[in-house]
Amino acid sequence: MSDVTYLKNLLGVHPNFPKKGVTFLDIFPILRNPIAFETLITHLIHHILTNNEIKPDVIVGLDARGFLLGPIISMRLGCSFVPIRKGGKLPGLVEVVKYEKEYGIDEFEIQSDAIKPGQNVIVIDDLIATGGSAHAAGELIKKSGGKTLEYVFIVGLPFLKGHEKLDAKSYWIVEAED
Ligand SMILES: O=P(O)(O)OC[C@H]1O[C@H](OP(=O)(O)OP(=O)(O)O)[C@H](O)[C@@H]1O
Ligand SMILES: Nc1ncnc2[nH]cnc12
Repeated sequence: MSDVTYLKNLLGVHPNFPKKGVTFLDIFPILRNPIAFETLITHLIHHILTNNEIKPDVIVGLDARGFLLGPIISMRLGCSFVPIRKGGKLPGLVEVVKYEKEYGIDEFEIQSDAIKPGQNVIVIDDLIATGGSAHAAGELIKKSGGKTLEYVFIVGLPFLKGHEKLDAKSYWIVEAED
């Protein structure tokens, strides 16, 4: 069985969560299984190293599930991990962006000195739906002077066309159907 089929079969599928009309795709069953988690991380590292000519300086993880993937990937690649958090949770000087996602409005922040001008960044998150979160992350990276090389996800919902909003290429392992 391919990595993609193996990981896809483990995703939790929850119709009408957190609200009617949204089918929530849950990555936690993958993380519960150490073989599956290892397969996931190895797949993502292999993808990043074979599809980007430049090695990233920074892995940016999005609050909250991007935090479960980003630090492991950054340690394996030998680069920095930087979190983008929901509003009001990061100390010190921050850059702020408001954004709209699949089920509501939110605010993202990054610490102003976390990315140095000219650094190459890869964004990691569990899932792209409308692309609102990833687009907002891209805006914060730009404000910080960084350059986004790629947006990387476990799950993509390409029928929502979220990837078309982004300022760099994107990749997801598993594609969800409409
Ligand atoms: O492409 P979008 O429409 O922006 O949706 C995708 C985002 O939504 C989810 O996070 P959520 O904001 O629900 O936060 P959580 O990780 O704290 O649950 C998911 O983890 C992505 O970050
Ligand atoms: N359908 C979905 N499943 C899991 N997380 C999400 N975040 C936004 N849309 C989602």
